[in-house]
Amino acid sequence: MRACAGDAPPLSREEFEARLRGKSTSYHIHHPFHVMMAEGRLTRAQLQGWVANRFYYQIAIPVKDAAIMSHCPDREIRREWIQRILDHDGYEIGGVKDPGGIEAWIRLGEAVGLTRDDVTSLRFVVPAARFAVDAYVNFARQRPWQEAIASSLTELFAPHIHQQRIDTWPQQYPWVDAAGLQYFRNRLTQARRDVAHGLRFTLDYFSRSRALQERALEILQFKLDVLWALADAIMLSQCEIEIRGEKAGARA
Ligand SMILES: O=C(O)c1cc(C(=O)O)c2c(n1)C(=O)C(=O)c1cc(C(=O)O)[nH]c1-2
Repeated sequence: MRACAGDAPPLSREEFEARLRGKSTSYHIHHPFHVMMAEGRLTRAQLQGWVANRFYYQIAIPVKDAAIMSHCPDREIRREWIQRILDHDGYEIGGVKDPGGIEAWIRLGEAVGLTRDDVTSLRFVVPAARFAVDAYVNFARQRPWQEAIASSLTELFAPHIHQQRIDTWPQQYPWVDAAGLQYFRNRLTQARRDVAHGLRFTLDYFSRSRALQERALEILQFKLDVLWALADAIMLSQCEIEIRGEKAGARA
């Protein structure tokens, strides 16, 4: 009788890491909407629609990280994890001030021609985008904190997509104020640091059995699906939405 993966010995740490990294083929960088974005084929209204909808993901991230921390009894992990909340919410500690990633995303909104209120009011966020993002937050609220940590590992692939935007937008979308790209620049270092921690934890915790390793791979797939569904939601909605009187689909 063929043994199921649960009975098999654990993969080596290197093999397990390679299987996790191999999931990059389902990353949203391959979604048609992100391919169009990188090739400069989005209209102004479509790019605005993406920034406005993605804001809902931005504000969900620290809430998701707070859910992880609220379940985690390990002080050392909480000490590292809290940095993620500070990165997004910003802070002012001992005279050092950082407005944070949410503020940087609002500035990205302004750089693509939205107002602060267009972004923060959430008026352009479409229902399916909310559903996709809420699924991620609910996962972190309902599942064990170790699983929620593994679900953050899509960030393994994020520096590549941030770099792609830094490299392509100035040529493809010259009307975007280049100062707005600061969010992506900040994430290059923040995401690499997050991933070093999240990956180390996942390799340690889930390597206790093959079944746990398979579970980690399933969790990563779930999160890849969240991001894919978010891109689907934004792309489809742009057949219908109007941003500031501009029909999505009409070239700027
Ligand atoms: O722009 C992107 O494509 C993208 C993807 C992801 C990701 O892969 O989850 C994140 C981010 N950006 C990001 O900026 C970010 O702060 C972030 C946090 C997390 C997470 O799961 O905790 N993912 C991501």
